[in-house]
Amino acid sequence: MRFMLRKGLVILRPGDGDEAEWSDWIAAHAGQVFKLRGADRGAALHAMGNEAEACREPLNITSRSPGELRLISNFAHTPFVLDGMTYAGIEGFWQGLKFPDEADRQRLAGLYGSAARDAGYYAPRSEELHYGGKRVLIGTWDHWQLMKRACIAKFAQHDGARAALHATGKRPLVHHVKPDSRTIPGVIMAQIWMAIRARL
Ligand SMILES: Nc1c(N[C@@H]2O[C@H](COP(=O)(O)O)[C@@H](O)[C@H]2O)[nH]c(=O)[nH]c1=O
Repeated sequence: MRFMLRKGLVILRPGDGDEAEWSDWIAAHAGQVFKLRGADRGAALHAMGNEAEACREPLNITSRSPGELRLISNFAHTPFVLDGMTYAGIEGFWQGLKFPDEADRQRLAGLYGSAARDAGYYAPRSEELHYGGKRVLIGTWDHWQLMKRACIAKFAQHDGARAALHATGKRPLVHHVKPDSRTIPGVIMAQIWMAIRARL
């Protein structure tokens, strides 16, 4: 094995007869980030894991996220039961809250994704809602706690969504959608997912 030092760079090359060891090592460490430890008498480069995980690259969770990540988003079809009502997904729960009538909430409970979001546009404008006999001001911490309860139920009951959330490891989650919600800003939504992940 041979190496050269340059500014900001360590160059490694296989030596004669090292080819097999070299290609095994390269394959095992592809895409990894290394941390330099040591000083005058020698140093070592320690593998810190793959770049996205080691650098804690944020993951944007939306209905357009790739693969299984989409299951984390509120638009996903992830049936769950909360307080005796069966919901097709979080969005049907969230938009249903905007309707005072039980029949409307039930109707929205059967919807998910953009169909649920669009159905919410027809809700009467109001500063408050009622859930479980309690009055809740829209866009407040109490309102967000309803979202959190629904998400706790979803991730407890939907194996695929829970696995997808768990698989995000320690990476920060963000929820960047345009325009951002006034009732539950993306930063609050992302905090809810990360708080649930911390307890998995
Ligand atoms: N626009 C969008 C999402 N926005 C969702 O809309 C909800 C907030 O609605 P509102 O209370 O009407 O402001 C909340 O559940 C948020 O996640 N979600 C996604 O996965 N993908 C999207 O493209």
